Amino acid sequence: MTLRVAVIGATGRIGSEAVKAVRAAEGMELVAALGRDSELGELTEAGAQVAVELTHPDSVMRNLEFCTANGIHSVVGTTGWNPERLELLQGWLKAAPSTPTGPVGCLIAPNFSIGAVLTMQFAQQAAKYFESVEVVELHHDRKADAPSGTATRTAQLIAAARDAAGRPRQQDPTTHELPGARGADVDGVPVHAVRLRGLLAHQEVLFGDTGETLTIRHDSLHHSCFMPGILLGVRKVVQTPGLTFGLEHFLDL
Ligand SMILES: NC(=O)C1=CN([C@@H]2O[C@H](COP(=O)(O)OP(=O)(O)OC[C@H]3O[C@@H](n4cnc5c(N)ncnc54)[C@H](OP(=O)(O)O)[C@@H]3O)[C@@H](O)[C@H]2O)C=CC1
Ligand SMILES: O=C(O)C1=N[C@H](C(=O)O)C[C@H](O)C1
Repeated sequence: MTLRVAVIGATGRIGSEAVKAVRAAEGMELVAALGRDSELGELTEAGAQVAVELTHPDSVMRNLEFCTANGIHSVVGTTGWNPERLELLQGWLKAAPSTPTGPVGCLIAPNFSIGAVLTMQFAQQAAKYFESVEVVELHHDRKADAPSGTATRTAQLIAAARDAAGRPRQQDPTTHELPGARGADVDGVPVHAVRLRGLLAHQEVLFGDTGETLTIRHDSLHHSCFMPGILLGVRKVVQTPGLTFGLEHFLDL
């Protein structure tokens, strides 16, 4: 069966790449490509089954409310997620009408690239062995949110792994600082955000303990690295009811 796919945010950096990827993908047809001035009604008029949402934290909720209410599955790369937003989305998904392939599914992927997903997995694995851990994310100079969705998720996963291992939160001896110098505190893990023209998306997870450090680094060098993850998400989401948070759930890791 050919999947009827729409891209919301089609003129953006990742959205324009997604348009090309969906057009070229076997078993998919690009039926709509929405920009900022498009009407969401184009999705239903085009008979979209799956919407790939790649816009902005300010517009993602409105777009997802429309998709779920109209029985359209979604694959979401847009960032800016917090518990309140996720709860709202869960409510919409529960109330959503069923689709010909079953209940509506939504995948939110903080990062679609395999290297970034593996970075998160490796960081979780290392978390319980090191006293200190900090995350540094580096992005292009047009990014709206900080810290990045990937860095936030990485820090949350590290903190959960440390908690599960019974490791206490790390101590910070800083008593004198300029605000922000120690980064954002995500569940006890400091996260630092760099914005620099010329970069795309990069992350280092730094672990330290007596006499050694471990650095896990990932670099996204082109938006094409996110496309296999998006296409996998489109194929899997139609068979996966409700909310899935993280591409790792669709991978055989
Ligand atoms: N999960 C992942 O792997 C990845 C996630 N991202 C995330 O995707 C999002 C987009 O990133 P990026 O492409 O760099 O950003 P861009 O600003 O390049 O693209 C966003 C696009 O969405 C458009 N837009 C904004 N609001 C709406 C709306 N309501 N309806 C339709 N289109 C809209 C913008 O239009 P206009 O230009 O007119 O403002 C723009 O074309 C960010 O949240 C980013 O963090 C990015 C890369 C990978
Ligand atoms: O804005 C970006 O570019 C990216 N956003 C996502 C994030 O916030 O983690 C994914 C990737 O880092 C690129």
